[in-house]
Amino acid sequence: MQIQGSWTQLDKQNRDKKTVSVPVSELIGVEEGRVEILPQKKVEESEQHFTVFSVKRGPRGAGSAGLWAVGRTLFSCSSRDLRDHWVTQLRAALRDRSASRPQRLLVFINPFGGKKRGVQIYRTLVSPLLELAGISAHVVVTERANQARDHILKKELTGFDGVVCVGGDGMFSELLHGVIGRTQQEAGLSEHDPTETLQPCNLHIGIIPAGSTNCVCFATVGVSDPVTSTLHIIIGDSQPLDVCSVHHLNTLVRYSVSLVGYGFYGDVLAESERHRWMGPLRYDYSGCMVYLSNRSYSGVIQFLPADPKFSSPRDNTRCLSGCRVCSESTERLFPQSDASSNASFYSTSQYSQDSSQSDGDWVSVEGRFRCVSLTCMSSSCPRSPLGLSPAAHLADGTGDLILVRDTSAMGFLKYLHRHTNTQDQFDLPFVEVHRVRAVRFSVPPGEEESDEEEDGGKGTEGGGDRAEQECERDRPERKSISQQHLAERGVERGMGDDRKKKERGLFFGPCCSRAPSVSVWNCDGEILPHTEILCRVHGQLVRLFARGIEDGARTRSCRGGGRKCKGRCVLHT
Ligand SMILES: CCCCCCCCCCCCC/C=C/[C@@H](O)[C@H](COP(=O)(O)O)NC(=O)CCCCCCCCCCCCCCC
Ligand SMILES: Nc1ncnc2c1ncn2[C@@H]1O[C@H](COP(=O)(O)OP(=O)(O)O)[C@@H](O)[C@H]1O
Ligand SMILES: [Ca+2]
Repeated sequence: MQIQGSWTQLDKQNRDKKTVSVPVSELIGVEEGRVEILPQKKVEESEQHFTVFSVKRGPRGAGSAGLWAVGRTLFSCSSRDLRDHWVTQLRAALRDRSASRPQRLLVFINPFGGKKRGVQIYRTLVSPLLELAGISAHVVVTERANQARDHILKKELTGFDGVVCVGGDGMFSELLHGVIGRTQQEAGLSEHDPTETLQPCNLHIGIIPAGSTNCVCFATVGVSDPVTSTLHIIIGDSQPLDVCSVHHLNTLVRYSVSLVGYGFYGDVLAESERHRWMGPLRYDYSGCMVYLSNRSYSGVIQFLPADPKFSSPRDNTRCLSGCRVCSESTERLFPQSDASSNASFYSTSQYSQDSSQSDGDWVSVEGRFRCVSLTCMSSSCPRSPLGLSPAAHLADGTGDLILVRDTSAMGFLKYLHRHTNTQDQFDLPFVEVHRVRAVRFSVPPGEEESDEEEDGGKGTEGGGDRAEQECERDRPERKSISQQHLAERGVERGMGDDRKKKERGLFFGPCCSRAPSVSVWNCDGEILPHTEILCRVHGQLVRLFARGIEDGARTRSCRGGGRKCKGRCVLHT
């Protein structure tokens, strides 16, 4: 039986004009009778009918580009036998694909993320589709921060084909840390050593967006939509992703996939933690407040440039599904397409945190900055549809380092505003961008805050010798200061140590007259306890149930202000 031909939909209104062609790879499920799934399951028994569910792409146009929905096609057969034959064949075709699709998932729902609708989103939009596709899910509604991460690190995972979070970037980060940590433990590798070639992770991660920024979902799928993401999970899409490890004195601090940002983005996050009750709006409010405080910070940045012959952050392209730059990087990252024999993309000896060693390739920049941002991907999100670095690649083994030097308040506003439209945010005299493999950051001598280093470790609220500090995961009982502070408030998120920031003058009010000399690092929405860090990009360390942004959804990073794109660009339609 030929099942990949053209099907005619039994929709009276469209009987004459509609032909639906569905690749088997995009089939979701087949049900006997007339069946509806969303918004509620309805079954009408019928011996001659069967219903096929498949991926349906949304219309192209602003707002719906990249959206997937559940396509429903009703078939009528002349006999029950014929109907059963079709159903059997279609189910066999689906079974043939089962090797590349998940069968069993471990799902973590953060009931407090974003607008607190995680549980409802899962129950009404996600679960019915997984059931239709025959995927079983073990669901954990979290009761505390880091529960998902700890579960993945410590509990039995045999039989699961993937882990899924329902929440925001913070929830994704928990899964990221769990999956990377577990994989390195099993491979016997040290995550602390920045020169280590880490083991790529096999367990896929799925993201159902239900958070505040949803940047990782948006940048890897193209939209922030629970149904679209569920469909990518069901059909077993696989998108490799670069990950940046952040170290302090040869100790792993955290991993990041979107933003490691100092200055503006660090200050916004610190401020926003005090306004969590505002929900997603807290970032806009805090953004305005921090913008008005008009701050800049001194810093010394050293970076290892990536090879410019492969790509550049100014090359005016976008990383789209099936990206050539990323797939050519795969060959360089994994020469024999054997991850375990990864001979390393680049020489690892160069990542030493001791800047006196092997400085040959490192480039140094010093000055005062409004913000310093490192991003392994475009970091597009609903607030910024093209992202912090529109031409960055999801899986090329590099990150983009954006240095925004001190400038006037108007100049900085112009820079920020260009994140929201199609104007080139790098085409400003005080902005530079570099494609990099590693970055070191330090504060010039004399600029450090006297208590900064101690606070990272000893502090007043516990900790230990900084040199001995271990990744938070290894010593869960020894929380970083601000986590303790937030934990006390029942919000174990971020590191908004208000008291400390007040001492630093980061917050507003009559008490805050002294301008702070250091900012904090925002690492995918978590504040880091150290100022001096070393970041290294690990190419394609994890895999998501996604496929990147499909061509046609957002075809290019249009810089034509509507002219070059002739109105085809989604941003101008
Ligand atoms: C004038 C308008 C300026 C808009 C600038 C938008 C820049 C957006 C860049 C977004 C980068 C996102 C990187 C991802 C970070 C997330 O991992 C992380 C955690 O997310 P989660 O809470 O969902 O778990 N999110 C964040 O750290 C939030 C960063 C968001 C920054 C938004 C800043 C809005 C700024 C508004 C400034 C307005 C100035 C107006 C002056 C009159
Ligand atoms: N049950 C819980 N209680 C408190 N915090 C939680 C819980 N589950 C997860 N978290 C933490 O909440 C933080 C924010 O979650 P996230 O889903 O990213 O929402 P948002 O995008 O609104 O910040 C995450 O860092 C996560 O560690
Ligand atoms: Ca990258």
